[in-house]
Amino acid sequence: MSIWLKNATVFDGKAFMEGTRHLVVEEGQIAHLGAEAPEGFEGQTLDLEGKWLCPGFWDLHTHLREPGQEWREDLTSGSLAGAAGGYTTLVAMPNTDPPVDCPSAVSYVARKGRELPGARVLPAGCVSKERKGEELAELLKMAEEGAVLFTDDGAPVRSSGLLRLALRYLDGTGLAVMEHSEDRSLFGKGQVHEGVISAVSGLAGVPSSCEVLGVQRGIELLREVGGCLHFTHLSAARSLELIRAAKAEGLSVTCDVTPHHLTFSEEDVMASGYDGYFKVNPPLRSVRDREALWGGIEDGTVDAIGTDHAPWHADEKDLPFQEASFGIASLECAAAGVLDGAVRRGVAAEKVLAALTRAPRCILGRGGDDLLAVGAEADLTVVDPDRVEKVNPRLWRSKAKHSPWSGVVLKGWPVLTLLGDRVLWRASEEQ
Ligand SMILES: NC(=O)N[C@@H](CC(=O)O)C(=O)O
Ligand SMILES: [Zn+2]
Repeated sequence: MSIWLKNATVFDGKAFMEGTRHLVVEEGQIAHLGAEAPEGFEGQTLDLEGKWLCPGFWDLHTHLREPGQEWREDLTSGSLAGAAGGYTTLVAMPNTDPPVDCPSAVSYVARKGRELPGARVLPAGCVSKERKGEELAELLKMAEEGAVLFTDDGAPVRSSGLLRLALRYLDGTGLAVMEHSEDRSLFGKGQVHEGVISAVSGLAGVPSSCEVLGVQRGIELLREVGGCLHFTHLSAARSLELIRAAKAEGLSVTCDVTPHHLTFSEEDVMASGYDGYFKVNPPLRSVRDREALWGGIEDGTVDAIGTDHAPWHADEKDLPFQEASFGIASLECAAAGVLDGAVRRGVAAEKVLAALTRAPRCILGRGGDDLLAVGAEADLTVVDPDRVEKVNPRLWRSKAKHSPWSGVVLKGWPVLTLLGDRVLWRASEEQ
């Protein structure tokens, strides 16, 4: 396939380039990027006037539920959903059934992940066998089979000793441990943020300290033994203060936040009438926490945006709040949700785009400079900043047809994803 993308405003992973550019993809690689049109081009052309041409969006945190829970999602449906959400690459969480905690399970996801119809899928492996936090999984053998990071997500690494061991073991490999930060004893039977909402509703609250203590624990261990530690789906203002200080100290720590924590708060959960689709771990917190996450994106404390797309069957969500499962499905509107939120707040689009493109690659040790260099693999996402569309989960490729964004009108949508020599997905003209 040869394709000429004309007149695009190019975001190179860090900033917008001045003026417009022409980019040519040939045989899966970037063959030309310049202000001048390519000479003697033969093939398909696409005019991207007014659109942003970016390195492909990568999601560090996607639950694809395969193997074992394919009624919720599978690698194929998740891959198609990812491509339609603007993503070319998804990191699949290992809290499946069985969990991805051994080389053969990693190899299953890695092999299938290369041959999917939409976004490619890279496997994450568990830190501990069966995610029990007792025995270290075979991390390096899993890495040989394609595991790109390690996490017991769904839960923190239960034992501090084991987290310390994993960090120490991986020190020098460039492979990160991804922590779902949570002090289990403070989670208890929690349902919502401990704050206004728990007071008003009487539902059990999950205090911010539940997350913050996990961040403290991780930072302390990192300081002692080295390694790379990535905190995922941070939700509390205080967690970011700790990350900010740890970065200033020079520790190898990174973090991501989710589109739902950037968009919603406890107030939206109350306004929804305690709709189970707003139930998630960590819970949607206060407006102050939410705005602090945006502050983190602006000042670079937050590295990446990870969706934590957590698909569940309607029967597991369409329930009284206390009985609904924890998790929000968002892959197909996540990037749009964040782009829209940035415009509303006057946050520079570059900050959001960098968190969707360059940061995830850096965290995985997959480069971050010259993402659009001639000769590089074509891995591209096109955004139409003016496209306005209402979120309609019933039309999603994901098996989860529900979301707290249902019916919300967003401005700024991915419209094309391209990987190697394939256009993975292109938005329809009508909106
Ligand atoms: N975030 C959630 O509420 N749920 C996730 C697990 C997780 O990411 O911790 C899931 O697997 O459903
Ligand atoms: Zn988690």
